[in-house]
Amino acid sequence: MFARSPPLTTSFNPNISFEPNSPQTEVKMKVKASLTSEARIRPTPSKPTMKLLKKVMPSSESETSLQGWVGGSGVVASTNHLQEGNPQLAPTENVLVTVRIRPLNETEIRMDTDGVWHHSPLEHNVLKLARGREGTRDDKEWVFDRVLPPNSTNSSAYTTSARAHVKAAMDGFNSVCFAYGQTASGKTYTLTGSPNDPGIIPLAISDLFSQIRHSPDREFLLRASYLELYNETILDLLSPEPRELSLAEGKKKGEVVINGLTECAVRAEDEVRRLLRKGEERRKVGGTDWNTRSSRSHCVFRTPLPTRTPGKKNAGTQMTRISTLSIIDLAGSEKHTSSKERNAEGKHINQSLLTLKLVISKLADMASKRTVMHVPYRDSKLTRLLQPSLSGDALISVICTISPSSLNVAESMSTLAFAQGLKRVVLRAEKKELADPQALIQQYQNEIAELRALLREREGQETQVTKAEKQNNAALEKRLGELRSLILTSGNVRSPSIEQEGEARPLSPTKLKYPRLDYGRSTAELQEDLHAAELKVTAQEEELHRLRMALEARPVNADQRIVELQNEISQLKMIADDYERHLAEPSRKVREDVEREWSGRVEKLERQLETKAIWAIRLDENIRALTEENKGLKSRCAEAENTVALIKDWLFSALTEDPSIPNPSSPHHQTSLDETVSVSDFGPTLSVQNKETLMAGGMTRAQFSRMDLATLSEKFGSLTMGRGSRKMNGGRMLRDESCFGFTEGDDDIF
Ligand SMILES: Nc1ncnc2c1ncn2[C@@H]1O[C@H](COP(=O)(O)OP(=O)(O)OP(=O)(O)O)[C@@H](O)[C@H]1O
Repeated sequence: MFARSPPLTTSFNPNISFEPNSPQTEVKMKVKASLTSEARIRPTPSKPTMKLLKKVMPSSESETSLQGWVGGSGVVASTNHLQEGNPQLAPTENVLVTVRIRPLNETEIRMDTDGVWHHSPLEHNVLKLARGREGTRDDKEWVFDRVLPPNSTNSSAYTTSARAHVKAAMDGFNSVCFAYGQTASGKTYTLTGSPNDPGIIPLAISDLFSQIRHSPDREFLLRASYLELYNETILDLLSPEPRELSLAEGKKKGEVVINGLTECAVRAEDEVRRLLRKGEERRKVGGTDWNTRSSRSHCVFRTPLPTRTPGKKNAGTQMTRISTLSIIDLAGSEKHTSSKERNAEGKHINQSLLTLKLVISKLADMASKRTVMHVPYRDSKLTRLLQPSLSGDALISVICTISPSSLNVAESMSTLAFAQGLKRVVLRAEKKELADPQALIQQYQNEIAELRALLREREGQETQVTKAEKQNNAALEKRLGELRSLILTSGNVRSPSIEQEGEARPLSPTKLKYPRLDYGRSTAELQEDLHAAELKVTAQEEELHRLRMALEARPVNADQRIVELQNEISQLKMIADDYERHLAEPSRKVREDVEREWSGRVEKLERQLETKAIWAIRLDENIRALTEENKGLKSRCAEAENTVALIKDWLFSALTEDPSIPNPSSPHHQTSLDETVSVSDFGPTLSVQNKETLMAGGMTRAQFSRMDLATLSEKFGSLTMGRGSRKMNGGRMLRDESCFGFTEGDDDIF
């Protein structure tokens, strides 16, 4: 059990006051130059501290039997993934908003309801209704920083939504992570988790200690507090007796102090887990119509994290970073339930959540309109508690959980609307590092130095040491050891792996048979141990089963293995054949498509080919006809030439033998030259030679005209070869190519 130590005030140093101290932080609002004058008078951010009126010291004896996280199940929250990257947040930030959809639960599956939300893995920050009616509000795309689908793990929720804030808290920024959503939507599951899937709180604690282990140049002082807000009453979950706490105005404007809150110093992860378990046992839960273990209160887990780098001073005083990490599990908004008590609780829950919504909406309006408005922080204890953070003094991350079911669409929409309002709030958190002699870590260091000096001084004294002085020295040393263990460094923080190694060390048979019994442990703790042991047994049984299966699956002998491999090969062949068949299928289809497309063109081409063949036949006919005609012409030509020769002969003999025709060589002939026949008188069909011969004969026009041309005609037939003589064949010739049926551009089809 976690034991509480006596108050810090010791008899050795009465000058040091151990009055509960609140870290003296100086918070300045950064006002952008572009802001209006109204915006410049933005309310001064409050000091984020919660005053400790009652200090609880950590156990002087560190418990040696360390359990794993969540019920000591041995499942230690893995921090391996936490080493990846180095998350950083800018000092001026918007609220980081993550939406997580939980899986359908049994009731929803039984009622056959569908998951209504659509989230594409490609757009990891967009969410919309799968069947939203177009043009309506249902069709809206909701955009956040990240949307986590139903199969997401708590580890991814932590990495997405809280890790950067834990790191920022270590670096001196107040950081707040809270879960908001309808009842039974998975807030507690996300923050607390299960043995196999630790939630954000255990992962944050692991991460805190992991970061301390990796910060060799810094010292830390970790404390933890746990409170719940139930029916507008604040209850301390870590005080020995249930105790109601009150809120008070701090010294600075906006500062809120929780009077009497227990803060326990912690030195190891398992100490924090034990405190959390203790708080969870006390937390008000109850069965409702929707959740068998519904949180009936808002719960706040806080770890103030003063840290310093030894030697980093300002005006001679050591600098200390003072910040707080708060993780808040809000009760879920809910409808009227069948239980009277639950209804009374529900009224308070809904009232405080309504005020939170109102506050967020005002802050969002103030950010967008750059003006100052009244923010109703005081209308509920929840908003008063959150006032220092919401008014801009902290970096905030909110994880909004929704149900996937169609039964809860309206509530989910309301959660998403709240989440969007949060995105509009502007934060201006500042790193809190100051030279504060009153910082608790500084006080501890001072006390360590004084105790060391005192012990050295006593060692140097050679006087005889009395029994009382010996006892006093032992107390001094014990106190020194205690204080040293509270200042956490990379050197003195235990690593979970070392703890596990310790657990793995073989125990002696006696120890195994009779494990150490701790009668001081609560029933709940013992039940958790039992549950963890059962889980271990189940895991080992599963492992055994797996190994057996693997053993059975091993090849019995080489021959059998060969047969198996042959079977495998033939199966693979069948698959390959099948595959080829399937491959052939698409090519057949492609061929059919191509054939369909080309068949029309092929038909057209065939028609054109037919026409061309007809044309070729006609051409042949033409050629034959022309050749015939040519032959006829040639024979007629020869005939005509014969006729001309006959005429020539006849004319010559007629002219030379008839005495009435004058001889051209006689002198009479010379006298009648103007009556001589001209060449043109003989018409075109007589050759020039024959015409000249005729003229040479000296025949006069008068003589020639007297000739009996009729007789001539009768004797030699017609000498005329008219122009129309070609018509006979020309009429039959095919000259017009259009009769082939071709048109311009048809050439390309070949
Ligand atoms: N992501 C998840 N994966 C598996 N189970 C989940 C998940 N989220 C929630 N559940 C289961 O749904 C049930 C309700 O979850 P939980 O108690 O965390 O809801 P809640 O929002 O905290 O409800 P309430 O406001 O009433 O306290 C629990 O049985 C829890 O185990």
